[in-house]
Amino acid sequence: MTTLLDVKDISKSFKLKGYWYHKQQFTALSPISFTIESKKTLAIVGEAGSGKSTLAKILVGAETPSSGSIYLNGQRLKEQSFKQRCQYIRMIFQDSGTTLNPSLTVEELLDEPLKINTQFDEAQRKQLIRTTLQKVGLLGDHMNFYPHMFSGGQKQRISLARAIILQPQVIILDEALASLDPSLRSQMINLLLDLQQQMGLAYILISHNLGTVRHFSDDVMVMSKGKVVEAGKTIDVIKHPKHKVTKKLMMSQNFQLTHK
Ligand SMILES: Nc1ncnc2c1ncn2[C@@H]1O[C@H](COP(=O)(O)OP(=O)(O)OP(=O)(O)O)[C@@H](O)[C@H]1O
Repeated sequence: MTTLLDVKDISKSFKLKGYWYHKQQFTALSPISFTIESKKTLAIVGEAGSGKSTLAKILVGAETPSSGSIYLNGQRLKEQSFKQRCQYIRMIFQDSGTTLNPSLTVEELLDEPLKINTQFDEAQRKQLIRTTLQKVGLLGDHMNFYPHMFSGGQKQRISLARAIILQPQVIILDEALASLDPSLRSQMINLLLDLQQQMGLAYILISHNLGTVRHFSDDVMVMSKGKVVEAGKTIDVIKHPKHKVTKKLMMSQNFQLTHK
């Protein structure tokens, strides 16, 4: 297997407001490096404020890193290349479904990225919207519906359709499954795993739920205060956690007791 995404020494410091003579910096991310192959899922777990979302925003190009570089298929991604990068690396949030513009039909919602990023004519775009909706378990005719006509789980599928319509290579799921009830969550995980095989996708799963991490991810990175404190195969880290932060996360979810 070859490396799809190669993240090298990415760091981020924020300038804190203050007078010039005592301006301070806050390090949200210390240099972090990792790689992901296609068809693999890397989970990122950690306490609140450990830097997970900052890392995700840097990966999609919404935040500029203070140092480091990102390579996709060996090509270095330019900084602040949000438009170019969003074709290859897409993100789905916890509340993506609720942030769908209520005044647009599903067709209009899915057409936006196609109009911006492709040269397809109207008929080609319509056909692609139809097949993409079917890929995520919705009907082609759903393109004429408005977001309020769907349930929470279906809205999350529309967000997924919008994420995959440009044939990306990496999808970042930032707590994207958190608001779904357990049965919808497992349906969504199965759908994501099918799409991963079909499309060769790599996922970065940011999740507080270790059950989801265990079912879904191949590798895991545990973060604390902007640093990776433990990383490895998910099964090994969960069976034999070494760092106190990992142990604390597991104990807070009664994980050791039920999943020895
Ligand atoms: N624009 C900003 N300016 C200053 N500090 C910031 C900014 N964005 C994030 N931070 C700080 O960086 C740290 C990491 O934040 P981040 O949102 O990445 O954490 P997280 O692990 O995603 O947390 P959560 O699980 O609560 O979403 C936090 O202490 C946060 O307050």
